[in-house]
Amino acid sequence: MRASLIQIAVDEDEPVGSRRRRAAALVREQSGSDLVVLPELWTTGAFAYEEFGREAEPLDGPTYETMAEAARDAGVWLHAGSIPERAPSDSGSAAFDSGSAAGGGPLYNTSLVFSPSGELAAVYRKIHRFGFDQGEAVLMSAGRELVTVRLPGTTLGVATCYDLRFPELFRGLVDAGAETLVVAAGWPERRRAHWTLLARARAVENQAFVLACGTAGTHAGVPQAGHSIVVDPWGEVLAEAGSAEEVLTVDLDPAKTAATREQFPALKDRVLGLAPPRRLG
Ligand SMILES: O=C(O)CCC(=O)C(=O)O
Repeated sequence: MRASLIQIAVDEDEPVGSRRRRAAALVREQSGSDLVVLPELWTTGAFAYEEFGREAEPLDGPTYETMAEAARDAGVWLHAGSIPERAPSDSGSAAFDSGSAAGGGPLYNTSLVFSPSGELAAVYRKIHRFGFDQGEAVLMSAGRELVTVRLPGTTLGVATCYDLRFPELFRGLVDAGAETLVVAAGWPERRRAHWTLLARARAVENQAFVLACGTAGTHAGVPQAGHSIVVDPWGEVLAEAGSAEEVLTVDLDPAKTAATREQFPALKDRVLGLAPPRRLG
């Protein structure tokens, strides 16, 4: 399986429409890959909080249309990264935390996955919002649903940026059948060491490939880490990008996940339902 991670530069001096066209062209250039991945919030930038509301789109807005077409033209599975999604105001289902943002329905940090025929294969709304008491954590609502996508040869588990810090989410994806974990991110340079370490940790503990695609460039004064990375189920780094815009292409054998789990069956040794610590005295 050939995977291409498009580490696109998100700089605020480039208009969103231009970046969207550029991203589509980059996807088309990956014809011959099986899976193409874009990063988190690459239309606005993950830290350009003021742009979230301004550039928010309905699920089937301009990014959806552009990316569906690009996936079809290239004949690839496309994880199109995430968009600031403006959901309909009546979208209070079990899949959503219906906390609302100003100016219409709630905003979500929403990833879209397309099949090679351009059909929408999955929608993932980021569960762990970043920012503590500001930024995304305040402006966006949280998804509530784990998402996996069946591809020929492997099952993807989908996660977004800050999710990488929460191992229980990834274990949930593994329990749902994930063998390849895809993380779309806009990770800042100042915590690059965590990015690399956590990508490897999620691969080792879940005995799964990790394909983590970040952004390059600087927006809202936050230099981005780049360093998109592909890690195999044994924790070996198969490929790592530099800091600038780059397409990271890697050939991987999806059968390695099952082989690693068979040869070193640590996942089978999980002990669930432990009793809480007893209070003495
Ligand atoms: O966890 C981190 O250090 C970065 C997370 C982040 O930037 C995000 O989720 O947008």
